[in-house]
Order: sequence, then structure tokens, then C-alpha cells
Amino acid sequence: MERRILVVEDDAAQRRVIAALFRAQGRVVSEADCAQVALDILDAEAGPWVVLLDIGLPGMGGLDLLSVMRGRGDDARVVMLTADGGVDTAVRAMQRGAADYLEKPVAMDRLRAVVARHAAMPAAPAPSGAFAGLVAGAPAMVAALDLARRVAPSRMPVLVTGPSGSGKERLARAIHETSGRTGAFVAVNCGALPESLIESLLFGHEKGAFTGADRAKPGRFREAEGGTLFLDEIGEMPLAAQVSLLRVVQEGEVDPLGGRGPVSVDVRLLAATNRDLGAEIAEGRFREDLYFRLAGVEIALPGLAERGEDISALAATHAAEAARREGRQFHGFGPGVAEWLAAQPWPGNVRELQNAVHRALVLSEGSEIRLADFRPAGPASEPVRPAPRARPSERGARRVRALAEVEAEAIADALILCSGQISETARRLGIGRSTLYRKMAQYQIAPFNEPREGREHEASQDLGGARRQQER
Ligand SMILES: Nc1ncnc2c1ncn2[C@@H]1O[C@H](COP(=O)(O)OP(=O)(O)OP(=O)(O)O)[C@@H](O)[C@H]1O
Repeated sequence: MERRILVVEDDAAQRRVIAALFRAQGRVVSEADCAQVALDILDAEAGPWVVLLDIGLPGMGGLDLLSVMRGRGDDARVVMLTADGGVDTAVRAMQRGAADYLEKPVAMDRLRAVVARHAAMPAAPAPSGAFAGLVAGAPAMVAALDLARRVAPSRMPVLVTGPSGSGKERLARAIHETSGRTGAFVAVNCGALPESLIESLLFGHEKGAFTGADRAKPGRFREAEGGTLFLDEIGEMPLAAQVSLLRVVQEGEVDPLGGRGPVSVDVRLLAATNRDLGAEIAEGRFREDLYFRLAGVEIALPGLAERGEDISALAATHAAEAARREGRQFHGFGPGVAEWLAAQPWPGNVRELQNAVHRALVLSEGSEIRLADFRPAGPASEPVRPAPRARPSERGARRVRALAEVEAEAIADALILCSGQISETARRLGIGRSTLYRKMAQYQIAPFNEPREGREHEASQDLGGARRQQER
């Protein structure tokens, strides 16, 4: 199936010109003037998509929208439209999973060729940088997720290490979800269990096996049959339980208390810890043989301080998620927010950032999250001016339009009506050809086609079709 096209561009004139170009080819085209509308369209309309994404959107920018899409596991092919043509921006876009990029002003021939190529591509898993919805742009995260992706389909036990809130459980779930295992993902917090209950909870028991065992329980291992058992805070497991766990891992069978003997289990083990297990082993608190059984592969997640470049994408992703949960609109962060977020130490890592963004969203008025929403009390050294009450800025509300915006739209409309013919467009707008060219450059409206032999005809046919489609 050919992909649909979504044009995400805040400049109405450019957006219309691009949309018209592809409608004229008989393609299905949707338009969005900001990130939130784009996400709404991607939610509401079935893909697959080619998304033409302007990098300089107001509010949530194009790069952050790209991260949000990748974070959601979207399989759209994204072509970034970059204004400055800076190699850095293009590289960052490709790292975040863009399929291609074009510099503005975009030559329509080139745009057509690039879109045709991507529109014909079958739906495929999102490209590198993305793994089961996790945000990753920092090299250490990209490497960690790459390892996770490769090991996921195997039965290899994986030990995930990293500070609290760095995403260990989230990664474990992602490994399970992409493992192809059909059983359940069962999580056990080994630090929160009373020592006396660990064995019956993990391995199960028969009715009457001990005082209070009024009915049989299968235990977490057998609940995870055919699936994954996630042993969180493994570093806090008492030594006696470590011995029993080691036996189960070695034998591949559990021996429920009061039961008739061992029962074999097919369970993939994932474990996580924020402790330094090497030090725990050296101190005699953790069994080395168990460590080697659990750490078939070890994946270390960095703290947020070591992945500063991911902060804005994580914040945008979680703001968009929180907005959906709260039934709110989120159109981006206000001035200074990105810099402020980047300057915080975030000792609680992604979880702390997520909580801060959620709270700011709840406190915000309107669809933009402002700096003051993150610091409602305002530290004494940095007085926070009260945020002016946000005016309703939702779609459909009346607003004053800048003359430049109206002018750019008028030019784009005229170009479409006149099938891209410059002289005719200028005449009907009542301006000279050179003024029209100057204004087109100013608003980054590219000519529909380079005036080459034999091309005018093709352009006029296309755009005539576009007009008819628009008028329908
Ligand atoms: N790369 C990421 N992209 C998006 N969200 C993330 C990412 N990493 C973590 N999160 C989110 O951050 C929160 C904390 O993650 P998680 O609970 O997995 O951390 P943890 O390391 O297991 O914490 P703890 O050690 O305290 O149990 C979760 O809501 C998770 O969805």
C-alpha cells in the first residue's frame, strides 16, 4: 500500500503548496500546523505515512516531534525539512530516526522524487535509535538499546544495571515485548519481600504446605511460564534465597513447597539492580555463581546527567503522554524551558523528569508549558514572574493574523490557481514578476517547477488537478 502523506509545517503558504503538489498526484494528504495536530492526525488516521516535517515548528519543534513519534514506536518515514541546511541538524535528525532530509527552500522536483521513493517503501520497524518506544539519542543509550534489540529474541538472561529511575524496568519490558515470547511478563521486587516468604512466592506451594497456606499457589516462576520473569532489585535478595534461585536457574525446574517434586519451567530471566554487584560479591553479599547465571549479557543504562541531549525529547515525550492521560492539549514548551531542563541535575533520572513534566503540565494554563509552571514557588534567588493567564489558543479560536502570513497565503493560493505560472500569478496579484519572486523567496515558497522545456505542461496539469481536488 502506498503511504499517505502528512505535511507538518506552520507556514500556511508552504504547507498548502506542498500538499497541493501531492494531491495533484492523487495521493492522500493531511496537513498539520503544529506538533500536537500532527500527533492527533497520526492517532486518528490509519497509516502508513510519509511525514514531511518542518524542523522549525513553534512550540514542540520538529526534532522533538520526531523523538515523540519514535518513542511511540511510529513506523512513519520522516523526511525533515531543514531551514538552515546545517549538517549538524541533519545528522541529529537522522540519529533520531529520520529517513531523509531536504533543505529549504525545497525544489519541488526533488521533493517529489524523495517522497515517491519513501512512499513506495513497505511499513518496517522504526529505524535505529528507537526500540519499543524508548527515547534514545545519546550515544551510550543508543548503544544500550542496540544491545537490547539484538539480545531480545534469544533466551539469554540479561542483567540491566543503572541508577534509580534510569529506565531499567522499562527496558526489561521492552526486551520481553520484542522477544516473541507469548507468556506473561512477571515482575518481582526482590528488595520488598519478607525473607520468610520469598521461596513460596517465587516457587509456589501446595495447600497446607505451611501454616496459613490455605490454598495452592503456582509461584511467580510458573506464572511466567513461556514468558519472562523480571527480578528487580536483585542485589537485595537475601543469600538463602539466592541459593534456591541458583538451583532453579541451573536445573530449569522449580520445587514447590509441599509439592510432589520438581516441575520444569520455560522462563526467560531478566534482572535489574542499581547496586554495584561486583562490590556486593567482594563483600560476600551476593553469590558470584548466581551473578554469572543472570548476567548472560549486562546492559548498563546511564543516568540522565550522562544523556543531556535526550532531555528535551524525553520531556516532550512525557508531556505528550501526560497530556493524553489528562485529556489536555500540549503544543510545546515556552521560552527558556529547554535550557532550564538541561541545567537541572535530575538525581532521580527519567522518573524525576517525568514527574516534573507531569506536574508542570497540570499546573499550566493553556496548551504551552511555561518555565513558571516548572517552578511554581520560585526559589528566592530566581524570582519567577507570575505567568500571564494564557489566552485560549486552541484551534478554531479567533486570532489576529500577521500581514505577512496573509500575504504568503495569498501568493500560495494564486500560484495554485495559476498552475504555478509566474507571469500569470504576478499579473493577477497585481504585482510585478520580480516582486513576486522576491516575496516567494522571503516566504520560502519555491517555484513549482524549474522553468525547463516541456515541464510547464506537466506542472500545470498537476496543479490544475490539485485545485479541482481542493474545490471538491
Ligand atoms: N528511554 C526512555 N524513554 C522514555 N521513557 C523512559 C525512558 N527511560 C525511562 N523512562 C520512563 O521513566 C520512568 C522510570 O523508569 P523505570 O521505572 O524503568 O526506572 P528503573 O531504573 O527501573 O527505576 P528503579 O531503579 O527505581 O526501579 C518510567 O515511567 C519509564 O517509562
